[in-house]
Amino acid sequence: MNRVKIIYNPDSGRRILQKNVPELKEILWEDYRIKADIEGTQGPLHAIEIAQESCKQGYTMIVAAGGDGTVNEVLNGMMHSGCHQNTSLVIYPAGTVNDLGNHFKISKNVHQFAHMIHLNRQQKMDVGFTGETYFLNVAAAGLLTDVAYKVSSESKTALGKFAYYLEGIKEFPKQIFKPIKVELKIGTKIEEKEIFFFILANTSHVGGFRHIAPEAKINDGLMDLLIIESCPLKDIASLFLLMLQGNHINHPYFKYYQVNELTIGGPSEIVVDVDGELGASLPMNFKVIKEAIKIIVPEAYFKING
Ligand SMILES: Nc1ncnc2c1ncn2[C@@H]1O[C@H](COP(=O)(O)OP(=O)(O)OP(=O)(O)O)[C@@H](O)[C@H]1O
Repeated sequence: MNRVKIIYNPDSGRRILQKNVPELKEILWEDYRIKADIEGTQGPLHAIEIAQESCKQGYTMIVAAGGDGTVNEVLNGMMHSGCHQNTSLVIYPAGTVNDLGNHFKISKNVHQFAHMIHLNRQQKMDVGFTGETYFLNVAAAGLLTDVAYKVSSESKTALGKFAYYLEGIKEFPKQIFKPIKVELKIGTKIEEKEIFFFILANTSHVGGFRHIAPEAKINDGLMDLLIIESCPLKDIASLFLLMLQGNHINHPYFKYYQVNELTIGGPSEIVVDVDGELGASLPMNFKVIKEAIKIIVPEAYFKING
């Protein structure tokens, strides 16, 4: 018998969770006789604590309801407490940019979501690890991630994803003249490069773009590293467009690698975004832990990939 814990961020996205979460609990019980307990977060990092506690209490599924930041905190609570072997992670996408929810095509409709929990289709997924932090989808730094943080939380809520792009276009002229000098260590190979950004991705969906890492597979033990090298200002807009369409990886200014471990050295003022939240600064080392967590996925995704 599954016991479900729903951890939700009442502040995330358009605040729909305050209505949806109690409804979800009721549907789970009324339609499937699945008992769920609810706990809202009180601030940053609280979801880590709740997830750790929920692991100790023996819940078989933990629902992370919020944006990718909340999913990351729940993941960290589960990984640090070691319960990821027995407990599945369920993502209820309710943030501004729900890359993971979009990747798995998880429904926000509470009835469909409850049905997904009931079906209990489990998909193993690789987990990234850097310093003391685990991540599920992405670690990135440079132009694109700067863009995300310049969007105030208010405009994120009002404009959703489009605020990211709008802000991005405004930022291009200033940012463009600041390539970052990095040293990449992949296996035994060391390369020095001047880059505008790097993205280390577990799925193809990053920052609202659907095809950033088109070759990424969630359970191959690898993450896909995309780099845009320093290039002339006039080329940036067309590169951005190629990336939106997913036609970028063979372009000469892009470099694309698949790695199971990566070290990036560079200026210490470069802060790396991990699953959409600010993480540590360079230098950083990343490792991939193959199939470290079980995600509950929709039937349609499971049929194709499971
Ligand atoms: N009760 C709370 N009040 C304010 N902030 C919170 C609360 N609970 C969690 N947070 C923090 O809010 C941040 C963003 O959360 P989350 O990712 O869920 O939503 P979002 O920003 O709307 O979505 P996205 O990350 O997709 O843009 C996280 O860093 C999280 O720690």
